[in-house]
Amino acid sequence: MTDGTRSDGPPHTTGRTGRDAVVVGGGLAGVTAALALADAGVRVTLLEGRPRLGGLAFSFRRGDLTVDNGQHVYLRCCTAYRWFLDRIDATGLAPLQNRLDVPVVDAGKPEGRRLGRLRRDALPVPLHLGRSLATYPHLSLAERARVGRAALALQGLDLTDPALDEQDFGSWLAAHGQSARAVEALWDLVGVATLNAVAGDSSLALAAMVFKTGLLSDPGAADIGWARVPLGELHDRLARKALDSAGVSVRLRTRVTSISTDGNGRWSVQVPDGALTADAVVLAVPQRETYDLLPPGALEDPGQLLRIGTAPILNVHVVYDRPVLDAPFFAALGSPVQWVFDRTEASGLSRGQYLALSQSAAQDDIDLPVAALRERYLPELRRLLPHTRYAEVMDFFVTRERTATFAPAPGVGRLRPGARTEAPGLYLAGAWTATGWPATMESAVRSGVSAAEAALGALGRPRPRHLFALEEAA
Ligand SMILES: Cc1cc2nc3c(=O)[nH]c(=O)nc-3n(C[C@H](O)[C@H](O)[C@H](O)COP(=O)(O)OP(=O)(O)OC[C@H]3O[C@@H](n4cnc5c(N)ncnc54)[C@H](O)[C@@H]3O)c2cc1C
Repeated sequence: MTDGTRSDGPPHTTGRTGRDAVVVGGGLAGVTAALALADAGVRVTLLEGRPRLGGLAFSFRRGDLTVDNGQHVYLRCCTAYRWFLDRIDATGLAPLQNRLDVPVVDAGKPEGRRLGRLRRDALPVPLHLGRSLATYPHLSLAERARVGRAALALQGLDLTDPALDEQDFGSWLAAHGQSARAVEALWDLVGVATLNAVAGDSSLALAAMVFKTGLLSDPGAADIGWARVPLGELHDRLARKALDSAGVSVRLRTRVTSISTDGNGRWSVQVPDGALTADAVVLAVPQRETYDLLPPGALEDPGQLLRIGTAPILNVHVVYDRPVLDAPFFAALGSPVQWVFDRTEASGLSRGQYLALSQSAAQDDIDLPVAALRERYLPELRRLLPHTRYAEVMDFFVTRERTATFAPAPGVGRLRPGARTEAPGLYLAGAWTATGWPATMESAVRSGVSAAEAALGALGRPRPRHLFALEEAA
């Protein structure tokens, strides 16, 4: 074995510190941890099983199109992910709206009266949403007043109270006077997309965190950002470039099969063609893979990881021969369609329009054959977008992510481990770890920062000055 590198290859020559780390998993959590460690002068090797970085947020080619596996958005309050974009020099490629503005189309209403908007004004919280709520046409006057009262009650919840995680958000909303319509037209409209579960299946702690942070913290907190280029451009190409400049050795197509410690503070990471040794290991892989790789004694009850459920997201991709939507995105009501995004420019399509339907909490759809999904969704698009009635469908395909996120069910909070383990030198990262956030890019980046900070403390390295500051941002 060599010092901190492959046992079958030349050792690293940087020798900046004599301290080395291996990060397992090249999703956003692993890339973040690797960058943070390298920025602190640690010699880092990042191992990723797939031929690309980016984990669950990636792109692939389909003929002339570059397709994202799933539409990803973030909010202005996602300060860690925004730091990450900045760190990989990608901020300009995934800009935020100037001001929250979500067109909401209700397919159940007659044409001409279907469009509502959720937007904010330049007023302090909670007045910034007052006008939008007061004029939101998809709720009755009484429902709008009750939404306002529930929002104030949410504002009063103490997110540090562990009891919140034992309750479900749906029951809390019902107890606070929210009608089924208010849940559908407002709470689930936002909640399903951010939590990947309907209110009745969501932990009150996670839901309260999302709504308090996104809608009730800062007037601009819920302004929406999304990549105007394929996700792979950010999370693979630019991430790779940043890692290279930071001196991280990245090895793709390298699946870790086991990790072990010699008991004297050195770790050995087994890959198909040899082993690497290191002072610190960050496991930034999903919970089931973490369970498989954890050495004995690393967590008090590793079985808890297997009790964290997962939830699917389906994306339905439709290419029309002509423009059918005159907006970057909209959300739908009264239809199985949830959120629709215009992907034309980002995908490189030269003629017509490419729409991606992002369907969260897609348990009912995720295993349906493509033909059945086509039967289900094309007529719905004809109901929602009149111009599609005259357009020809040039391409129709779907991307299925069966384990897109952890299920944000009540009780999940106590199953999520923090960055530190019982094994000195071994750290955990991943959107599913205990960040307080639902499974998002923000959670992934925060977890990577936490794991790197814990490792740097143990390695006796100062945290890099420009690293995202978790506490200050909370
Ligand atoms: C369709 C879809 C839509 C989404 N929409 C949004 C959204 O709009 N906004 C948002 O914020 N989030 C969204 N998410 C969630 C977001 O993508 C994830 O939370 C985040 O990318 C998770 O990053 P991660 O690094 O924690 O894990 P992952 O991305 O799962 O990365 C783990 C990596 O570890 C690698 N790995 C696993 N085992 C091994 C091994 N043994 N050896 C080496 N490598 C290994 C995997 O190949 C993978 O690359 C969405 C997810 C999906 C799937």
